Amino acid sequence: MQGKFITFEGIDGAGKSTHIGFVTDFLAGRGKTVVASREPGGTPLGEKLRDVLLHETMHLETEALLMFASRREHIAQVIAPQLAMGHWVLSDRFTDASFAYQSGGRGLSREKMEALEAWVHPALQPDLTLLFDVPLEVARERLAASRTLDKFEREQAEFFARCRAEYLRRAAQFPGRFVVVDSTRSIEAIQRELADVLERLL
Ligand SMILES: Nc1ncnc2c1ncn2[C@@H]1O[C@H](COP(=O)(O)OP(=O)(O)O)[C@@H](O)[C@H]1O
Ligand SMILES: Cc1cn([C@H]2C[C@H](O)[C@@H](COP(=O)(O)OP(=O)(O)O)O2)c(=O)[nH]c1=O
Repeated sequence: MQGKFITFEGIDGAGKSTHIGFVTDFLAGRGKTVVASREPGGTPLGEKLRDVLLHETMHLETEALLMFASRREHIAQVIAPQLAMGHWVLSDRFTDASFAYQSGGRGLSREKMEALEAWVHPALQPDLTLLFDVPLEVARERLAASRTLDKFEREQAEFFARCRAEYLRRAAQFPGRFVVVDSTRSIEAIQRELADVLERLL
């Protein structure tokens, strides 16, 4: 039996990484084999690309192409084979992040993004996308308190406003797979909602 593919999305500081561990444990407790991974990254080559993407300045289209190069490798090495084995795959970001950041944030046309998506994964979409949604100020405060910022995290507030708007537009476009999680609440309240959502997917 094919496993399920769950993606975690949201602007930086929204709380994605915080909840991946909870979802992993919840599903493992229900007897699933779970693989948690991330983009850009998730494979040895993808992690090298991540390092370049998070620290080097480059042309917008180079950035988009490298995101999809990392994704192509991730699908080939991890996502597709793990799903085929019946395992559940959790990814901290996937193609919705490219729409949010490279199209919404930086302005690459949606047509180009759709062409890359159709090339790299014509038949694969997440079974569930959890969009952790918070106002920018909340995300900024959480980030400032938690870590040294990378290239994306140092962007201006307007950049993240455009990313967030594109995420919400995608959620409205694909209501069947998106769940928008109000991430201003406590971690415990969010995890109670996540448990309900996951129960329905099992
Ligand atoms: N619901 C929440 N309430 C308060 N703090 C939170 C909440 N969710 C996450 N945080 C904190 O905010 C910071 C950023 O969270 P993180 O999960 O790393 O975000 P992301 O992976 O989306 O960038 C961390 O210090 C985390 O502990
Ligand atoms: C997958 C992906 C990520 N990104 C960006 C968003 C994030 O700022 C950055 C790294 O993502 P992330 O792993 O969420 O960073 P962190 O571990 O610091 O929370 O890459 C894109 O711009 N496009 C993409 O397609």
